[in-house]
Parts: sequence; C-alpha cells; structure tokens
Amino acid sequence: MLQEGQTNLRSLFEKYLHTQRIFKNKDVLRHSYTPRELPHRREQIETLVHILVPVLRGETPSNIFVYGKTGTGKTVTVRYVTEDLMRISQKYNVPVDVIYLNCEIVDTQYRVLANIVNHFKEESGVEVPLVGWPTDEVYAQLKKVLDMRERFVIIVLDEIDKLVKKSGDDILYSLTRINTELKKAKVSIIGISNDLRFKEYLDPRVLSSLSEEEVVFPPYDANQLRDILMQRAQEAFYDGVLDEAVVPLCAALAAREHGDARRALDLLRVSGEIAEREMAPKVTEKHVWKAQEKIEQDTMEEVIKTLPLHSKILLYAIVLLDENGELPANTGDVYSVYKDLCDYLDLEPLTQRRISDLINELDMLGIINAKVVSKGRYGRTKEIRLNITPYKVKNIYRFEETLRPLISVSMLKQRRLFYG
Ligand SMILES: Nc1ncnc2c1ncn2[C@@H]1O[C@H](COP(=O)(O)OP(=O)(O)OP(=O)(O)O)[C@@H](O)[C@H]1O
Repeated sequence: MLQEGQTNLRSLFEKYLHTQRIFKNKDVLRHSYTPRELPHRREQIETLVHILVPVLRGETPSNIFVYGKTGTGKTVTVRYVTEDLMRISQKYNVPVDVIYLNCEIVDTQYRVLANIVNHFKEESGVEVPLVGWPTDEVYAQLKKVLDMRERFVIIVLDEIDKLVKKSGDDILYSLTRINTELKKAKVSIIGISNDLRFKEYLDPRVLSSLSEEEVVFPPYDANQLRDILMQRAQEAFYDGVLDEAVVPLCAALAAREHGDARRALDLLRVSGEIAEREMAPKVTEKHVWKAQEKIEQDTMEEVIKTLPLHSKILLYAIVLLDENGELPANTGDVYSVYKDLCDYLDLEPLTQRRISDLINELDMLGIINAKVVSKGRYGRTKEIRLNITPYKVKNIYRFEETLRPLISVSMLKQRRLFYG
C-alpha cells in the first residue's frame, strides 16, 4: 500500500519537474519592482529634475502636483527621480531627505505627521505612537525634529486624494505653510493623484500652493506599452518561450482599457502563469485571452466586495433570477425579488426609483448589463443581464455575516423565495 502511494506521489511531482520553464525571474513583472529605465517617461523625468534641481544649489524647490490615470507610471517615476536626487545630493554634500507616504494607508492628519516625525527617530530619539497624542503636540514635535539641522525634506504623498477625502485638507494647509515656521529646514511636497477631479475638493489656497508646478502623466498608447513590456519580458522570461504575438496583444488590450502599464504587466505575468500551469512549452495568444478573462473576473470580485449593502442585495436578486433562468429581467422583476430578500433579512427596502439608480451603477461597474430597449407603444424598459457567474457572488457573500443567510435562499418559477 505504502509503496503504491509513494509511486503516485513521485509521478505527480515528476510531471512538473521536466516541463519547460517559463519564468526566469517573475519578480521583474511585479508592481514593487523598479526597472532600471523608464521608456516613454523622459519628458516627465526631465520636468521633475528641472523642478527639483534647485535643491543642489541650496534653494527650496517648488511643491509639485503629479497627476494622471492609474498605471501611467507616476509612482515609479517619482521614486526613480527622488532616489537619484538622494544619491547625487550626497556627492554635493546637500542634506536631502525624501519621505514617501502612501495615503491609502497613511490616511489621517495624525498618521501623516507621526510618520514624518518617526522618519527621523534615530536622529531625534523621538517616536510618536500610532495613536494617542494630541495632534497639536505631534505637529509641534514635527517642527522641532525637522528644524534640528539645516536640510531639505521632500515629502511624497502618493494617492493624496485618499487622504483629503478621508480627513480633509487641513494637513495640506499646514504642510504647505510649515516653511514659514521653520528656521533651518525646508519642506517641499510632491502630491500624486489619479483622481483628476481631486482638485475640486481642495481649498483654493491649498490648491495654489500645492500645485506650484504640475506634471501630467498621459496614458500610454499600445506602442509605448509594447516597449515597456519588451524591456521587462527579456528579464522575466526564458529565451524563446514567448510567442511573438504575446507582447503586442497584452499591449493592445491594456491600451484599449486606458493605457495602463500595470494592467499590461499583469496580463503578461498571468499569461505566463496560465501557460506554466497548463505545462505548455510556450506562452501564446490563447493564454493572453485567458489571462484577460481571469483579471476581469478578479477585478469584478474586488469591486463587488466593496459595494454598499443594498447594492449587494440587489445583485443577489439578479443572481437568483439568473439561476432560475429568468434573465433578461426588467427593473420591476428585479425589484420584487430584491424586496423579498430585504424582508428575509429584516431590512427596510429602498424605493424602486433608488433601486433603478443602483441598477445603473452596477451596469457602469460592468457587473451587470442593463440595456434600455424600446417596447413600441408600451414605452421603454431595461433588460438586465448578469456579467459574473453566480457562484462567484455566492463565494463572496459566504464570508459576510449580514449576507451569508442569503446563500440558503432559492427561488421557484412562481418567484416565491424558499429558504433552507
Ligand atoms: N515607463 C515605464 N517603464 C517601465 N515600467 C513602467 C513604466 N510606467 C509604469 N511602469 C510600471 O507599471 C506599473 C504601474 O506604475 P505606477 O505604479 O508608477 O503607476 P501609477 O501611475 O502610480 O498608478 P496609480 O495611480 O494606480 O498608483 C509599475 O509596475 C511600474 O513599474
């Protein structure tokens, strides 16, 4: 018995051992990797260098506001330029500190201030706890710590819109004015955002000091994405395993989306992973299409997780109709199942008009398809279809306490809900 088991085990592993290896170094395709060169960002790099170079002459550089859509290389370019600035400033004996904060995580005034103070903790011996001090005191410490000696401090606030949406713009007001209260140190801010409407949230005074200089990152086109991918592919894959069509297809698909280099790199990596799992000798176009499908589904699952409660219940109503073979359905059909589900969960249902808005939102997010069709003299109605497989929605709800009871609800043709 034991011997038989061992043989099986060996054959299971050997099957994979002798297959063609696809990745030479997969890390090169990960988001955290900083490439040595950044194709098609020469203009933005030059502009940033131009704005920051006064530091080396002992002058305070302007604050910079960097914006552009997601995956256009904002973060990687700012890191690339500031790392070079740190290197060169040592040569010129100019003390420069760059503090990088991601405001998706560091999302309150207190945390921003505390993180800056703590950046200097070895030098100052001061460490602010992550909660607990009055904000004024953290601010006072910040000024003291910064001013311990002459230096330039560049604070990079990535995803700055998240900070402002969560905690307002007081912190930006303070930071953009802090130089008037410092004697030795000089502070400059680099704010990065992919929300192009973010400026509307800012007090005009904050906006004008934050965006003394603006650097725009336009989306990449398919050719540019191809160059970016080619450069990475050489390091990431073994020679000859990438079919010629793979990189151009990844580039074209990501360009169609919105010129997102992150999406292009994800497509290339996931295509390779799928080929590896299938034990294919090469990565081909077929793997790219599968990768596209997988990424779309994964993204949609992430979006579903963050929907508000009533949108989730509404989506479940559509899932039930789908399982019952009743799609496409119209708003009225969906609303009646939604109302029953609310009853079951002991929740007050929203009005049909509100649900109609939420249907449009789900449509915009690509989770459902709600097409308006004309019914001749009966007016217009919506035809609602589902864009995700029902079991994926159920798998998500299984982990949510409020929604878990819905998993045991099923529906018969008469549109009556059955529980259990
Ligand atoms: N010109 C480029 N050359 C090489 N890699 C690039 C280039 N532009 C972007 N990338 C890569 O694409 C990915 C996304 O880039 P980055 O994180 O800088 O985008 P972003 O504009 O900051 O996006 P977001 O607004 O979503 O944070 C990273 O892995 C980055 O290394």
